[in-house]
Amino acid sequence: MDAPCNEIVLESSTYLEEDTNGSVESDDTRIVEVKNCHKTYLHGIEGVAALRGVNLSVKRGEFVMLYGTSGGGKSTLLNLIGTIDRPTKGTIKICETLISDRTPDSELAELRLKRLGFVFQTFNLISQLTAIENVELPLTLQGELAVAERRARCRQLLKSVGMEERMYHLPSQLSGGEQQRVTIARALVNWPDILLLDEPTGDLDTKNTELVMRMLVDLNKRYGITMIMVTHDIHLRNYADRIVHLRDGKVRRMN
Ligand SMILES: Nc1ncnc2c1ncn2[C@@H]1O[C@H](COP(=O)(O)OP(=O)(O)OP(=O)(O)O)[C@@H](O)[C@H]1O
Repeated sequence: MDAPCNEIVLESSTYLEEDTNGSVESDDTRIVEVKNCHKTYLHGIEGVAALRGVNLSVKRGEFVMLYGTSGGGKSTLLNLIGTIDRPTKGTIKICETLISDRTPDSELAELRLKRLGFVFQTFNLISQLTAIENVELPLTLQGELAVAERRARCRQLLKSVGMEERMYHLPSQLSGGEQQRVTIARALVNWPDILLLDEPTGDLDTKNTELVMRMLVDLNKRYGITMIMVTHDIHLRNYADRIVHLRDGKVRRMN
């Protein structure tokens, strides 16, 4: 049987320490600051205004959900925070780094590598590699850690998502929920400050959705990993500290 979520044993010196009550000592610093951001996509000579003056602050350790109607700008905002794209106008500060339309690619790549983790709806695991090899891949490509250290870290991460017993399985031998848990372990392999999740439960059934959400909340609360998650599913709202409603490229409501 899978390890229950409350047995997560992730350790990282870069994560906030738990206090004796098991809660995270969270400071009040804003880890994400989106200021008056606009994003216009060009379609031939026409522009599509995906974001129209969005402001959003996220505190370190917060779990924020971006929720709203289709086409409202949720993924666009997540991509800007993830430095996958740049704003057309406005600024974004991520972990004290200011991003504008002139920020060089190299600086964005460094941020993505060191500070951000990504999880998408589709699991995007490499089918020929086992679960642990998939988690290890980013570290293998960086080539900075010795093999034994890499293995130990990945094994620990897979344990933290309840996948230790299946770490030598190929993706095809895992359920959707298990594959998503491997994907989350892979996204955490560089100890990111912020985990960005775009509909991570979109392809999962109710049981696996609940399992993955409980696991994410546990990682968030124990280790202070800031989470920003896009969802269509209002039933997931209770897992977040805060819901940001986006519609027509604007923040309509926060609660
Ligand atoms: N690469 C792109 N090129 C052109 N238009 C785009 C691009 N990406 C998004 N858009 C447009 O920007 C608007 C916002 O899209 P976005 O994907 O951010 O919304 P969303 O809230 O995530 O929607 P959904 O819930 O359907 O995924 C939409 O009108 C969309 O068609």
